[in-house]
Amino acid sequence: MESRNIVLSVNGIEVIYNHVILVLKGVSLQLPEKGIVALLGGNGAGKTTTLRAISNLLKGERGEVTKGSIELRGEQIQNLSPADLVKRGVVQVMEGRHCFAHLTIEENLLTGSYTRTDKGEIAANLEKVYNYFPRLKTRRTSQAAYTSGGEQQMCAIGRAIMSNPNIVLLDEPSMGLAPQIVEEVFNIVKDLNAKEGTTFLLAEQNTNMALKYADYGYIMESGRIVMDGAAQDLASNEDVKEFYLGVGGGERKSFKDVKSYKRRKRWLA
Ligand SMILES: Nc1ncnc2c1ncn2[C@@H]1O[C@H](COP(=O)(O)OP(=O)(O)OP(=O)(O)O)[C@@H](O)[C@H]1O
Repeated sequence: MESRNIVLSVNGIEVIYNHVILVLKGVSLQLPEKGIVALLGGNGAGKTTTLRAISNLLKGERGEVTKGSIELRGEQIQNLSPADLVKRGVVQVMEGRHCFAHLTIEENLLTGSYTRTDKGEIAANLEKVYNYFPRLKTRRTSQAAYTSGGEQQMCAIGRAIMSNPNIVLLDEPSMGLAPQIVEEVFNIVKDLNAKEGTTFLLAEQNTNMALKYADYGYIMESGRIVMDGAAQDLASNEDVKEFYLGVGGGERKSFKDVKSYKRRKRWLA
């Protein structure tokens, strides 16, 4: 990882669901200040669990961090509530968009400002969100239920931005969206990152797209990080190309089956 200031550090966490199901087996990752970091991996690799561990949303799922630590600017945060984390500027946008279907886009956005009371500030925040998401402005009075998947994803991110976060944990923003809409959403993420300095941790199955926008990436498999590196390096890495970008051939049941990954592991052993 580069030498930029590290704002969030996950140190060897283990997560167990229902007291018995070991899902994360010692995951470590770091978020540099103002970075866009991609957390990649297939279905069930443990991406969502990692985000839930950071934003302390595991309890509702009967999960707990049983080993390791999570530090936000040097402060241990495992025992803080999700609301405390929002106050410290950490918000999660959950997979599946989760807008309130019967509320309008604007009402949905306003639910994101619940930590603030200053009306002027809330109005300014709303304007800021509309600036980044002009589509939401034109749909502000529509019920979320009647907006498109892309608009709902934008609404979910916009609502998170309403709390003025400095770290946004974004769970599979591309899910179920057409490629062109995914590009639109990712461009806005990039824009927020560049202009507001917001740090993003982006859990994605869409490796290709995520590496195009992130500056660093971690690849997860079966509850472990199997590889990490600068986004450009990962995108051009032969193993990643073979397994995740569908280039090359052969039977690829798992990233661990990729030949040079095994070879490197032997060297390291
Ligand atoms: N509440 C839960 N109780 C028990 N097991 C769970 C729970 N949530 C997730 N798991 C299991 O943990 C593993 C990791 O799931 P997780 O959702 O973190 O993966 P993911 O990488 O985000 O995958 P996806 O892209 O499908 O969301 C899976 O095997 C899943 O079945």
